[in-house]
Amino acid sequence: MPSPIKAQQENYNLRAFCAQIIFDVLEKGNSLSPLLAHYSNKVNDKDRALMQEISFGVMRVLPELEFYAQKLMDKIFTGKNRSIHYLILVGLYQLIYTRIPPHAAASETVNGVISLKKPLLKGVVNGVLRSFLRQQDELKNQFILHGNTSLHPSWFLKRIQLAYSENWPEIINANNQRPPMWLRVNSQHYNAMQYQQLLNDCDIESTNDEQVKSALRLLSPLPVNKLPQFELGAATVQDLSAQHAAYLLAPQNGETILDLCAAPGGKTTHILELAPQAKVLAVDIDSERVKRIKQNLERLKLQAEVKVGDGLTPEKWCDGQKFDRILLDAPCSATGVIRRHPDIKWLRRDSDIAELAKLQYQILTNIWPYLKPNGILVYATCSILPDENSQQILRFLAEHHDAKQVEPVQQYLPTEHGGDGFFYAKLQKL
Ligand SMILES: C[S@@+](CC[C@H](N)C(=O)[O-])C[C@H]1O[C@@H](n2cnc3c(N)ncnc32)[C@H](O)[C@@H]1O
Repeated sequence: MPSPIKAQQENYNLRAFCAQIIFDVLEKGNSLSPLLAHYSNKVNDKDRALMQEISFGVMRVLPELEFYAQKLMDKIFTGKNRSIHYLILVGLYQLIYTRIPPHAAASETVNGVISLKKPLLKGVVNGVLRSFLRQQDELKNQFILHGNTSLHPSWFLKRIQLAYSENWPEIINANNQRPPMWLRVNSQHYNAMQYQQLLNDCDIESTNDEQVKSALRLLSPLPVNKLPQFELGAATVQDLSAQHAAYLLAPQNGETILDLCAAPGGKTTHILELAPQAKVLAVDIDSERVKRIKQNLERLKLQAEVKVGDGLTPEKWCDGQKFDRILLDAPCSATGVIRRHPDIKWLRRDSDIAELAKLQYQILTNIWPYLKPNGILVYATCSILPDENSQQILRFLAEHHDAKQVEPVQQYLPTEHGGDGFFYAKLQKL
């Protein structure tokens, strides 16, 4: 007999939750990851993984699912029935992209109308999903002929075709894949080879990277509590390209270092793993996310000063100090991490890019006076758009004669089994 708590917890319809999550992203403009974290507490472990798979998946292939819905329905649900439209997309996704037997996927989805309080629409949802099953070959061919296979918004396509006239199809392809899971091995505990051995002992397969010596890629992603010695701080989940930041900054013990826009602390903790005796100040504007910097420092048993602060107004939190090194991981369009956050494709607008570029440039300009002479500043974004990256650095160098570029800028692009899209520039104060 299940316990009353378990019975209560299991008294939900997972597909209805997914439809609600997708509604909240697409109709209310909320980000997917925090929504999933919120709904995670309402479901059991097995359903949590499926909820992620469906919600991320629908975001990844949204235009394809919308195409089929348009073909199969006389009139798309709007207004009060809009959540049922997303329930239909959830059903279609399962039929195309999961191994759930079609009859189970369809009937579970149809039952979702009850949880969404639209019982009268049960027949319509059932009809659309059954019609899809009958006509799927023809519909899939139509979708390919329709040419809408990039699964990206047109403003984004235009921008990357302009910036990467040759390799933009590879970027699109990488964005449409499920993201690989990369680990950063804590050099205070093990080198990558030693930790790989620990993973092997637990039957977890991984590969290393030629360039980034701390990085290991897991062949199949898995929950962190399955990783050996995770709670003891032996490893951290961090993308390959993100791991370049701390190496490029090259922190030294005894130095005063500012990590600006630091939450949740992925790079703060890497800086301290490389230089545990550095005096690090980690600052972020978002007080909720700042809590996560503290949690990450605690798990890895590292020490830093952590503050809530706005990069635009350093005079309010800097206490007059100057830094030997500054990492500015600027807020950006996140167009380099679309495969990890496919909702970005539908939440971002073309007009956001100019606004973000303005904010980035202003933060960079305002923090520059707080770098000591000869000090190093690393400017980083997880964007692949030149407006936020190389163009910012060109303008900054033209307008700041006490700044010099130390090495060529690096623009990493997302690749199928490799890292995310990231940009780095290393500047020195004269
Ligand atoms: C790309 S994330 C940082 C990731 C982090 N460096 C890491 O490695 O874990 C960008 C961060 O910038 C913060 N942010 C946005 N605007 C800011 C501002 N004006 N001042 C300070 N932080 C800001 C956001 O809250 C967000 O946490």
